[in-house]
Amino acid sequence: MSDTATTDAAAAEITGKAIRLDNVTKRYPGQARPAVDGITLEIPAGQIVMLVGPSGCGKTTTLKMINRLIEPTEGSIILGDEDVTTIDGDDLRRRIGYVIQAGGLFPHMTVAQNVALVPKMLGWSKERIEARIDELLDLVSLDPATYRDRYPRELSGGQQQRVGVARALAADPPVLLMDEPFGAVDPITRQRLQDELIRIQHEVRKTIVIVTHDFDEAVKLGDWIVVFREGAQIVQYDTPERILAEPADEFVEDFIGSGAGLKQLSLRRVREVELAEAVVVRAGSDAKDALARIERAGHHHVVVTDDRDRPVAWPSRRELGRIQTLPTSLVPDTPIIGSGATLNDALDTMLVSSAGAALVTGRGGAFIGVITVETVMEAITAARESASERPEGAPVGINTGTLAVQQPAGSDE
Ligand SMILES: Nc1ncnc2c1ncn2[C@@H]1O[C@H](COP(=O)(O)OP(=O)(O)OP(=O)(O)O)[C@@H](O)[C@H]1O
Repeated sequence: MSDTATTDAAAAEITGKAIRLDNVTKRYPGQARPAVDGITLEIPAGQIVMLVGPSGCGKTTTLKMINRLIEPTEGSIILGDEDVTTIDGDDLRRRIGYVIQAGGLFPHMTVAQNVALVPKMLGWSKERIEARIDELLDLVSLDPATYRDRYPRELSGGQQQRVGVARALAADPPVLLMDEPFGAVDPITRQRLQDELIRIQHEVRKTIVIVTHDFDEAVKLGDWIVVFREGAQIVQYDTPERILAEPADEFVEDFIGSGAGLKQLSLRRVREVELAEAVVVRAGSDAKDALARIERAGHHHVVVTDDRDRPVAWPSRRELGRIQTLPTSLVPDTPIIGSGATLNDALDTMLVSSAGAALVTGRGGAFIGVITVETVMEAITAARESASERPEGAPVGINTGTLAVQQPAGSDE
């Protein structure tokens, strides 16, 4: 995951607006049961809400009712404090960015033309549009000079998806709707695009609603996750931490799949836990001196760093006894992990190290402390404990329709 993802969390201003679905129902003609059954759902401004659930449960229908690509049969949609249920649908869609699988780009238009679509419709000046195209391509990590004039067929799947995101953000809409946005790319590109979205969201702070089949993606991206069953019945609407620690019922448990503990680890980062101190010595210095220092400190290992404070080795007392001079270049298999990595990655790194711990690096790869297996275990316990209470002011998600057979978790009523 990108290192920048969790920095400056509070820095950017929220530009998203809250969305509220109020008692919304969708009945398709000829269908006995409603596809969406009396849903009331609050989507907080500036946050990412993931819609998950089995195929056909009504995720896409719920999403598309927000920009009225699908008209609700009953109920209303409130954007900010405006009821948008009856305004012109095309108008509404210009105010809501929409990203679909594979980007949904127009094949006969260049990247620039695709991105410029909505600003053009809104009558922006040529200069403003041109500047915006460059700004957005930069934002999604595509060099404007290289990509502006390319056609979608000249781009990889991941690049097309990036342009899709740039296009959706073009007119700076408060809301972004994404339908399986990363469904059509390979797993590595998918991971990269997810990281990119997290980074972009830290800059733009939109309200983003994403439909996904992939529960791990929901955990990674979501501030909140809605777990649906058929008829868009909300089974649980909670933070990823809470869904993993306190699944509402067996249905949610099945959905989470195996390894809930490991998934919890992927929610926390190395920089968020307390690191242990270490004795640090310079590369190339005397091994016996280093041994004496760690013996005095009661430590069993010494961290050897280069002249830029980057760790190169982590010898034990026994290893120090066998050498004269400390290594000067990186010793293979030294367990090193960046502070932006997840605890899951840290654990992976530790498991291959005989020390059951890893050296943590910060800016410029400089050594900042040691993470141990115990710290990781404590972090899991703490996360479980803090997830046992539903956070105050959590958004509401309930169904009041005819299919509602049980009191959903998270209901206020
Ligand atoms: N245009 C339509 N006409 C009739 N029925 C429809 C229409 N679109 C969807 N449905 C039905 O409504 C229900 C919900 O569909 P929807 O596409 O919202 O589910 P989904 O959760 O997004 O599914 P998937 O994950 O497979 O995309 C399904 O039973 C589907 O068959």
